[in-house]
Amino acid sequence: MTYSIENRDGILSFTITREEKRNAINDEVMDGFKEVIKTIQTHNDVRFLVITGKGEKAFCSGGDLSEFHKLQTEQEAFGMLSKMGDILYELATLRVPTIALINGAAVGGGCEIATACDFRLVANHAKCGFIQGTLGITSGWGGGTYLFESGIKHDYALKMLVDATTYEASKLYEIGWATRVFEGDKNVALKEFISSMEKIHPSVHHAYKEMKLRSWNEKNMYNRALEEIKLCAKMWESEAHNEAVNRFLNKSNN
Ligand SMILES: CC[C@@H](C(=O)O)C(=O)SCCNC(=O)CCNC(=O)[C@H](O)C(C)(C)COP(=O)(O)OP(=O)(O)OC[C@H]1O[C@@H](n2cnc3c(N)ncnc32)[C@H](O)[C@@H]1OP(=O)(O)O
Repeated sequence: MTYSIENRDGILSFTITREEKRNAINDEVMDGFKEVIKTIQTHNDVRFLVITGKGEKAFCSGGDLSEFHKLQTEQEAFGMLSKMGDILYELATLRVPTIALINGAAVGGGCEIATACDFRLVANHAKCGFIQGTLGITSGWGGGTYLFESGIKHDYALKMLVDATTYEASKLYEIGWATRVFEGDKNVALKEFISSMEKIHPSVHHAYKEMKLRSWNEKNMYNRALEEIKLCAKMWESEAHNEAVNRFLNKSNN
């Protein structure tokens, strides 16, 4: 299994367990995300969703390039990108607070997943970034659109996208992307972070998340994210992307 789901006293944790691939997303992990979202939509006892990765090296390294590189055409790429794009939209519009517990690197789509969450708790050794530009593509799961609406100053958000590099945790906090930076045990950091929220009745949390949803509906977020996905699908079939992914996949052989 490439993921695990655990419900501990209403705190539902989704952990990607592909350490050897730096917790990259494949179809099975996507299906795990769908399962966890369905659980929240159908069970009233879930109070928080926590997303994290196994180990200390990576939260998530984005789409599994060794699997998704076989998608050659715009249409094939759109199928994969929109599948995860829909998941990210569902994640971003859940009625419970969502927390990305960033235990290590969050790059590419990994950074998009974290951006779609309400809160980002970042380990002090973790580096995060929208590195898609180095692959000749843009963000393709809606994360660029969500970043621009995240409340981060426009120039910081745009710089993060066009730099296409990773930032240290302290920088991520300075620009407002990281909610908190923690040192040591991630579970201790999580417990401390939710301790006051836990005392509040869930209906209050739901009401605030409804406010966010209304604002997202007004801002036409679903369709804006869809435009981002379509554009990325077009770029996916470019030679620049093809060459960059080949370079990445062949680096360990050089
Ligand atoms: C598809 C959607 C698109 C989007 O919408 O955003 C994307 O997500 S594109 C994918 C973007 N991701 C990347 O480009 C991956 C970049 N990976 C890295 O930069 C690094 O791996 C890391 C995450 C910073 C970790 O570095 P490090 O700890 O030094 O590990 P290695 O680089 O040696 O990796 C170990 C192992 O894992 C494989 N790996 C890592 N990421 C991926 C990935 N996304 N897809 C497939 N495989 C991945 C890497 O190839 C190594 O494999 P081996 O050489 O076989 O050990």
